[in-house]
Amino acid sequence: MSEQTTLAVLGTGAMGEAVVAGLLAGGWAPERITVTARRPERAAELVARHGVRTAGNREAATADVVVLGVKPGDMAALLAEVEGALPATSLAVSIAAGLPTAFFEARLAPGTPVARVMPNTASAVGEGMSLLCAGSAATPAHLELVEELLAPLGRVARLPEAQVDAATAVSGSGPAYHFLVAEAMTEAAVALGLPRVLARELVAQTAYGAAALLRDSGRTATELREQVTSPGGTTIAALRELEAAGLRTAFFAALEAARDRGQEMGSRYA
Ligand SMILES: NC(=O)C1=CN([C@@H]2O[C@H](COP(=O)(O)OP(=O)(O)OC[C@H]3O[C@@H](n4cnc5c(N)ncnc54)[C@H](O)[C@@H]3O)[C@@H](O)[C@H]2O)C=CC1
Ligand SMILES: O=C(O)[C@@H]1CCC=N1
Repeated sequence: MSEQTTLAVLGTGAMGEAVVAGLLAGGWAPERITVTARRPERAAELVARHGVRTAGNREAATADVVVLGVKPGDMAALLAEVEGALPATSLAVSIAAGLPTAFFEARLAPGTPVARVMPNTASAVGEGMSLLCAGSAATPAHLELVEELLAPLGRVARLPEAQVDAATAVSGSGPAYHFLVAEAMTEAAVALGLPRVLARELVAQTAYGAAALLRDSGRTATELREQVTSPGGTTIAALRELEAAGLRTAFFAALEAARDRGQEMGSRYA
């Protein structure tokens, strides 16, 4: 990737903006980034917040790297709109859940390289987890370019396309599970009589510390949990309740539902 490489995000919502924020924090010049939005007020907000350029979809589609950031159900209409405008030499990067690379290859100019990326919202603070797989026209050099592009957003894992829907259930949707747990812990702390502001701080810093241990200590989640759990102590009393409430089996069912929903979107919008 050269210093002149340009990038556009077509359909810059929550995830597209997280990608833009991550790139800017990683040193991308805002002039190299163009965003598009359906509503002019949204485009103006993005320009004001990030200093990036804005354009219509067809003009933006001429960038070297074109990130397709709309919802899966809006993707076919977007691709129809940019038909003929997105050069076959550009690299198309989809971040849409469920849609296979073949979906894009069927709608873009023949030979257009396609990468399928599944980021998550922590990309906005450089701590994202992105999944990456390639379409049939993408070369190893294209994949290296996408990895380079994604580096400021956090970590990247390459995987076969057949695993993307399952992995999306883990890392793409995953932040939401952690936020749900954080919400529940905060409410439970308030129920114990703690002030809400204190409860939020305790929950956030505890999550941050646990995540740092989990990622960086070299120990497994099981080892780390056991370290906290004194025999006959306070933690095991809480864990017993969570197990009785079916937390573990709820996760089996939840991830299966997310994986299945991705597959369903892939076939519904195909
Ligand atoms: N939100 C998340 O945590 C993640 C989302 N994704 C994927 O990212 C994509 C976007 O998701 P979100 O950002 O959450 O949705 P969003 O609704 O916040 O963003 C989509 C944006 O695209 C705009 N849009 C729709 N059609 C357009 C068009 N023709 N031209 C210009 N703009 C258009 C919408 O107005 C909206 O602002 C989805 O495909 C989703 O599967 C992927 C990973 C994580
Ligand atoms: O909920 C969704 O469909 C998107 C994909 C992964 C996270 N959010």
